[in-house]
Amino acid sequence: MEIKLWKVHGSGNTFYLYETSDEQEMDWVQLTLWLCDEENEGGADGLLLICPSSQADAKMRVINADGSEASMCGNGLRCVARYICEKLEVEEAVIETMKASLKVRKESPLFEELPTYSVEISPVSFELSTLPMVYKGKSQVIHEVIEEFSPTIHFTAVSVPNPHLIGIVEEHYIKHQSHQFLLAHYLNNDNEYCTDGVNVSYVYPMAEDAIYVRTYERGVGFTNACGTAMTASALVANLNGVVASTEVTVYNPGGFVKCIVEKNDEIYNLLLIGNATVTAIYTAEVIDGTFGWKSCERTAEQKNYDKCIQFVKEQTAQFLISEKA
Ligand SMILES: N[C@@H](CCC[C@H](N)C(=O)O)C(=O)O
Repeated sequence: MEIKLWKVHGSGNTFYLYETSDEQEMDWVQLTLWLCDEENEGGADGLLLICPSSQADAKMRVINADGSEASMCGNGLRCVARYICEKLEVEEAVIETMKASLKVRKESPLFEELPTYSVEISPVSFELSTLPMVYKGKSQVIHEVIEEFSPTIHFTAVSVPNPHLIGIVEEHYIKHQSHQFLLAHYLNNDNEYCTDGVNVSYVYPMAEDAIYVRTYERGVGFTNACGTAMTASALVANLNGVVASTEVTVYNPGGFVKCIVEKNDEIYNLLLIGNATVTAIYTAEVIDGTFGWKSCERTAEQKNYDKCIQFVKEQTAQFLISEKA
């Protein structure tokens, strides 16, 4: 059997995207492990499955690189939004995800001609039980020092609805990633705080309306960017007064996005706006549960995206250049 896959990215968070009419068609975990192996065409951070939906235009499932399934994926949803909007020839659609059906929309380019989409990020909860996270019998952790994690960093735990632990940090923790790596690695293995693991982001305030975010993703490790993490970080930065604006530019190692953070009647309305880039169309062959490539057609889109990367490098050079340099 032959299958067609798109290789896509949002802010350099890279996925294979596959549409199936039958959710039981094959073993998705085995397919994901094969696709995400770095030795295989550079790998990817996960698989985005597009399945039929009885309540929306399509359903998105997200399989992390290690085979675990995530409830949401912001960067991936933008790529799914593009796929569905182009297929249905519409500018807006609704995509079912594990915990909510979310609105998506084509937007004008955020940078030069980059195909750009906005996606709703919901539901949002600060209740530790929703991550789940356990800490000293508390129900929430909002802008708090957790001595066991760091004597100085203030952390906030939030689900959107996948779990995030967000630390507001000084420049040193962005220049050097070892503290974040050790903490995230610990929290994504057997531990007493986050039994299902957690996405760990370090946020560096850049301006009244801009932050830099680096994320260690559950089920993957450090990625160029994590859409839900950037949106959750914009919310946390806004709530803690780290940024003054409700429209936040979020720079990351793979690009930048805009996040809109609003609250109406005690409900948070979060919007993530950014690129949805298709880098290649692949055909793979599946025979008795084993996989092999048949063909790959690269698009010209990455060339344009490289200009965006250059722009981000210029914006972040000041604090990203190593102290030793
Ligand atoms: N990169 C994604 C999030 C993917 C899921 C995450 N690793 C998890 O397990 O929660 C995004 O863009 O949101």
